[in-house]
Amino acid sequence: MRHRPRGENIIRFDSVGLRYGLGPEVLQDISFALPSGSFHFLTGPSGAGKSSLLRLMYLGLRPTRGRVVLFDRDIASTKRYELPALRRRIGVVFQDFRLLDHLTALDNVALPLRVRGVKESEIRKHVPELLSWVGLADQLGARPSTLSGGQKQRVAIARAVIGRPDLLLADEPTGNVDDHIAMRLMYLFEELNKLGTTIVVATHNELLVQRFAHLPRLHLEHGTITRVRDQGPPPEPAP
Ligand SMILES: Nc1ncnc2c1ncn2[C@@H]1O[C@H](COP(=O)(O)OP(=O)(O)OP(=O)(O)O)[C@@H](O)[C@H]1O
Repeated sequence: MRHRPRGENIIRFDSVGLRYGLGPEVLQDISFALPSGSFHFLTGPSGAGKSSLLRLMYLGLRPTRGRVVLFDRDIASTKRYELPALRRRIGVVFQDFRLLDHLTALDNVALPLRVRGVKESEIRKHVPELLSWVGLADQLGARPSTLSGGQKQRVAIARAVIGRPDLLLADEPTGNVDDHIAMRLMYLFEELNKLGTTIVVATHNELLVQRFAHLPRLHLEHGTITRVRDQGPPPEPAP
């Protein structure tokens, strides 16, 4: 984690296009920049290209045209061996969770910290704390195969945020949980954002977008950004 001064761009797309194999372009002429420390929703109907855009942002794919600049690095001229170091600065919540089945919930969440060489004493303190916060205090030793979809989703979120990444990309992170937990997870993202993490949350959930109407939004339709809505008024204080 090396948070940057707020306001500098953490990621920039210039006229980016993407096609899978020989298929049609699923993203066309995508241009935007996200300032460091910003928090955006990524919205749009099913099939509009939200997951594909996130894949480009976490370097899971290279664009077929245009330019992606991430952490001041032009991805086209970045060597393959340099990519893992950039990826380690990004937390990703995948739509299909991608938890490791042979590890417990606690060990899944601890993984990014262990890769970084964080002391076990720190891990034993912080990981249970975070898992309790997302409502999984009683599931620390559970394997993913024994958890519900919503519980797996929360483990995946905890794993993505535990290392306070520079950039957090979350694909439908509240798709499997009830309203109350969805709000709690959004508050967790807001706390992380206050600590400097730049966040993009892709969602279909219009209710969630309305409740957090103060957040700016990138809106995709048929592979093109049709609307960039700026920051709305600040939220009403909680009663
Ligand atoms: N691996 C792939 N190979 C070929 N085409 C793909 C692949 N992944 C996505 N697509 C196509 O790209 C387009 C955009 O899909 P994408 O999953 O990015 O949309 P989305 O907005 O995330 O949809 P949803 O909200 O349903 O997850 C769709 O037409 C889809 O069929």
